[in-house]
Amino acid sequence: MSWGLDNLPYGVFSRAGQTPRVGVRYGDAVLDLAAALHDEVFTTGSLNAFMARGHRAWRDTRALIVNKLSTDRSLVQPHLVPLDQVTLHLPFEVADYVDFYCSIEHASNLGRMFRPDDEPLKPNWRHLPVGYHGRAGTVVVSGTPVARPNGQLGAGRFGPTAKLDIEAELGFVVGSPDGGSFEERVFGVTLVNDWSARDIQAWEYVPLGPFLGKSFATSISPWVTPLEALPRIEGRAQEPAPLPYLAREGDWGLDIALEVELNGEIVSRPPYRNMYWTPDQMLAHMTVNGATLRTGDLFASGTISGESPDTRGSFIELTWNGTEPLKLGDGQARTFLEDGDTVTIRATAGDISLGEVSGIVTPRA
Ligand SMILES: O=C(O)/C=C/C(=O)CC(=O)CC(=O)O
Ligand SMILES: [Ca+2]
Ligand SMILES: [Mg+2]
Repeated sequence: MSWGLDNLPYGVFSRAGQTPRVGVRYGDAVLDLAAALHDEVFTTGSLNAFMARGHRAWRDTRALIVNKLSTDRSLVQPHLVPLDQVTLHLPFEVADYVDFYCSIEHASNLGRMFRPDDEPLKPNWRHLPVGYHGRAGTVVVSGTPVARPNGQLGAGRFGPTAKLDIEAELGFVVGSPDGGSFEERVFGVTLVNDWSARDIQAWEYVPLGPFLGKSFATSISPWVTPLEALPRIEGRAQEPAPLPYLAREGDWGLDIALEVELNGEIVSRPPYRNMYWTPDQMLAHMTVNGATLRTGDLFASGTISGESPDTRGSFIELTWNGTEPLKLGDGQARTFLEDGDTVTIRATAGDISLGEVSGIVTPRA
């Protein structure tokens, strides 16, 4: 069962006329944690206060919830609210937002398109997980419409982007700044769509990196899946061996299968297992200079692309910068996104569903 006792992702929900509070998804319902566990921390409308308690509290609370759902079922039954009676909200207050670039396939594809006269991978790529700081304040929950951004499209050219794109990613949520290990600091995983305006990006990014081409919106799923729920696999081989601070204790990756749907049709199936840099390495890298963490920091993996064309996690790759339009089932073709398009990214890890992140493109008002 995708939403059973081995999953139990956290989110923030409200019933009509009530203020948002924290819950856990179980089946087609949300368990109202403030009511079921008699704990004020779940009445705050964000996961941050609970996450700040630290990893022992996360583990104990999860065990308590499993226990209540499996043994005290009649006691918690009144606190299971059917999903169709709730609105789901942004699950946590995003502190800082960092976006990495950990897929070697994605980085190579983008290099070929943006820098055709260079080697596809820059010399630093195999030595560190390349990343940038994005805009935390424009991270929105799944279902929020995304307005087509305006911007500079080249010298003297201004207007709505003609190359609106998605990036299918996983996001890691920092629960507690304390502790040394990944498991002590990272609370869970969410799905990310890092919307990108490729014409704005290509013109502005030299030499400081992504700016307005990505800062207008980043969508995340309403559920944060606890790290504990996700099965691990061995990380991908790395050549050359990374520096000691990036050497991986118990080297691990995640076997998560994503799918990208455009207007109801699956257009890609990106595999997270292919990612080159691991979540552990992203966290080690972003703190190696002494930068501190805060509860609610979100760091994303970067676009997830596999080797074959039908596993690429962005339309710029799927259509090779618009030169090879995708043919859709309804006879239409698509390069970049059009107004009215809906993109939904879903993911599963074996039987565990990570839910979906969805958004419709609206015209710039
Ligand atoms: O190669 C580039 O210049 C740009 C790459 C991206 O747009 C990717 C980015 O935001 C990071 C990622 O999602 O992998
Ligand atoms: Ca990105
Ligand atoms: Mg973005």
